[in-house]
Amino acid sequence: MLLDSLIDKATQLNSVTVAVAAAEDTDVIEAVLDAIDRNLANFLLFGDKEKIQAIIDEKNREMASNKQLKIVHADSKTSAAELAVQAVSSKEATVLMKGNIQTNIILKAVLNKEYGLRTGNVLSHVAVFEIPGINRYTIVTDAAMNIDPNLEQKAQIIKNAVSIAHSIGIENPKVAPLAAVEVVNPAMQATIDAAALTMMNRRGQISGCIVDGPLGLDNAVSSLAAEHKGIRSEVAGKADILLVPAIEVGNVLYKSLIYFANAKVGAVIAGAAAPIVLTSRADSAESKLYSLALAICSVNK
Ligand SMILES: CCCC(=O)SCCNC(=O)CCNC(=O)[C@H](O)C(C)(C)COP(=O)(O)OP(=O)(O)OC[C@H]1O[C@@H](n2cnc3c(N)ncnc32)[C@H](O)[C@@H]1OP(=O)(O)O
Repeated sequence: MLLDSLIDKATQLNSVTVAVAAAEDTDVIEAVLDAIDRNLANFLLFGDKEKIQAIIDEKNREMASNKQLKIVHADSKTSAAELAVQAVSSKEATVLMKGNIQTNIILKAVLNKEYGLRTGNVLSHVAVFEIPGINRYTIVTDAAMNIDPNLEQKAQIIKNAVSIAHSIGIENPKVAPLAAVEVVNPAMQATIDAAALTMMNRRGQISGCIVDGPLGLDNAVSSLAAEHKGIRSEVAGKADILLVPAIEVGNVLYKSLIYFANAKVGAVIAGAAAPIVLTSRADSAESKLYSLALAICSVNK
């Protein structure tokens, strides 16, 4: 219900234009048509025009009006990524969306120095989960962009996630920098960074949230586990944002939540000149729609 309410919220906000890179994918088109039906957005679809049109026809749907949906042919996926990014940097579109394309290809276009969407900040992936049995959002960052972030990058990754949390109504999110243990171990860089991030938050270098770590995943999300270990923390057991130490941890956590826990997700890249809808190609049409809603909320915040 949490992510459905995000769609309701986005429906009440200003409609945006979304540029989709490599739109030739059934789930992408389903999410696009659903978003049009709900008046969430208009779309510029870049990619293989014949394939895109065939998928729309297959869905037995009337072609949406020209204003709502336009297809622009691109000879390759790389070219589709470049054209979609250029549409956003030239302000023809307000949101970029990853279609049937590898993550690193679209991100390279996003980071292009001439036409990309750089801002001087670190760009990072923010995934907002609705997990069965947990009646609040759980945000995981960064599962998809920053491979092995250093302390400075982790601080910026937290700031990006906090900004997304604010845009969906979490006013003072609790941030848990995760590690394998909840004490500082000089042999584990993640614990040292977590302690430094906690102090950066206390000294006002990271604001708008409460950071406390290192925390193990169990102590971060379960009060019982935290109590059992005698951890006294404002974040333990109640974390809204889980900062992972490296991409593999985040990516496996992201996919575990979906495949083992039946969680639903919406995800974007934050910190760029425009929000970027970035889900796994295997993620459902529903998750692509949630991601669009999340991007629209973050544009209108
Ligand atoms: C969770 C669901 C979805 C998935 O499963 S996604 C699958 C996993 N994800 C991936 O495969 C993508 C992982 N990341 C990457 O491949 C790379 O880091 C990425 C983003 C493509 C960048 O690669 P390269 O272009 O080789 O980057 P590079 O390190 O040589 O840097 C080139 C210039 O870009 C800049 N850059 C790289 N990452 C950045 C960031 N996060 N924020 C801001 N700027 C960034 C970097 O500083 C460099 O700038 P400059 O040229 O020195 O001015």
